[in-house]
Amino acid sequence: MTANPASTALWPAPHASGAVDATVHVPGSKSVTNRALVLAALASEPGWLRRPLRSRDTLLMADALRAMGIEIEEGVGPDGTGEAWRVLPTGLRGPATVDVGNAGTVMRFLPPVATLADGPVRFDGDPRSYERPLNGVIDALRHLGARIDDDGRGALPLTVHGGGALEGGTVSVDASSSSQFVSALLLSAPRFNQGVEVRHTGATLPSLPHIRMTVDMLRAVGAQVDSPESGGEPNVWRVTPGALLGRDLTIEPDLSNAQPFLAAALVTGGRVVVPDWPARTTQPGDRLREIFTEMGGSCELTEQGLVFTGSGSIHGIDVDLGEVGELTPGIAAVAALADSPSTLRGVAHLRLHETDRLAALTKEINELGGDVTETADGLHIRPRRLHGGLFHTYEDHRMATAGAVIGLGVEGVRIENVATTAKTLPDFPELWAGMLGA
Ligand SMILES: O=C(O)C1=C[C@@H](OP(=O)(O)O)[C@@H](O)[C@H](O)C1
Ligand SMILES: C=C(OP(=O)(O)O)C(=O)O
Repeated sequence: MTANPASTALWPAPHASGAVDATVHVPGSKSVTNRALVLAALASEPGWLRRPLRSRDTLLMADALRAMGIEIEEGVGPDGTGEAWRVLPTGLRGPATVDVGNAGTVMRFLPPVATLADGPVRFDGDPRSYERPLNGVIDALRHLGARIDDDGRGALPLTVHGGGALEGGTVSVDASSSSQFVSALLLSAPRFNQGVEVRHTGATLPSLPHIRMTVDMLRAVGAQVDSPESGGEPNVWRVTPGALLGRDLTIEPDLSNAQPFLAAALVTGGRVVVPDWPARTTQPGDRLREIFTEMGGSCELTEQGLVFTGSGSIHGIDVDLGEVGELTPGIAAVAALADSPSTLRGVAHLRLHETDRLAALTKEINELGGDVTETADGLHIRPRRLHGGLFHTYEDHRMATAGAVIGLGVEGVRIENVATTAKTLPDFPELWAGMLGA
């Protein structure tokens, strides 16, 4: 958790003068876009992504696949409406160089893809990417037949020496530090000679909905997958080798990025509508309907989308966020403004996200006068009267949006490097101003 000295730009977080009443069109899901790109690149025929998220993480994914020979044309869709990317798969090529930035999806999902390239693929990224766990993917790929050079830490930077194919087979992985280890191995597995059987061995497994998202999206492109939910053994997933279909897929809005806007309704006692909220989804952000209702709001899925209304009161919550860890910063922000304490549990692995999110939230909320303590696996938040001040973001998009939520209720909050929201939501300041009617 190091502050960014180079980024001195401060964004005065708007203070809400009244209840918000807005419709917010939230851009596409990072997690769905990056899975769709990988699956389309591995398919045996061209495919379309409609309404993809255009953000740092997804552009890094597209550029990385292009570096390995995949053509991705950015344009409008087959019916002439809306942004759509056409993906033209081909034999994967090396040598290539991949910049992962600080995108967990890129650094974990692509080394398995690179084993299928016909030459070396070098992976590098932001300084923080060197600290994020990758050992589960590296060790598993070596076990499945890959040759990988790293510096022995089980992390970036590294080179995957693609041999044009990977044997595959059965592998055990401790994915307690990131569900993305499991997703990474499953996504490329239809192209491994023997497919894969992944057995998770760790004591805990975070972000299960994201693994379900991987399984659902694999099945949607024709892969055969056995999973614990479909009657298989707990913590075991099997993917059969086979060709993948090119699909025409419309990307759902990013429900985790809807969070700050729903939080705005909660904090100001207002109303926010998010169009195109899916009736059924594996996105973890869907849990917000339940969590933010318990914290004082109410919601309804209508023809217009999700209508979320704040009551004017915010209640504390005691909740296990292990399945939906990426929602923690936004929930912590709301909890800091609540009328009773909160306990957020099950999220020890957040210490290895974009930054150490538990330390960052504790420090930044406390510097505004809050009373937050870290626990072994989460946060205790005792609401206090907060004051304005500088809110550091540590190159973490969700720290920036969490600070903006606090700023709605507390005058004089200034957010350092709001541009870091570009990781998944480049238009955040404009969307925020639009919601506030500015
Ligand atoms: O697979 C995915 O798209 C993601 C999985 C989760 O990662 P972890 O399991 O590492 O928390 C989540 O936090 C991240 O934002 C996106
Ligand atoms: C943890 C996150 O991202 P990543 O995909 O980089 O792991 C996140 O978006 O909250």
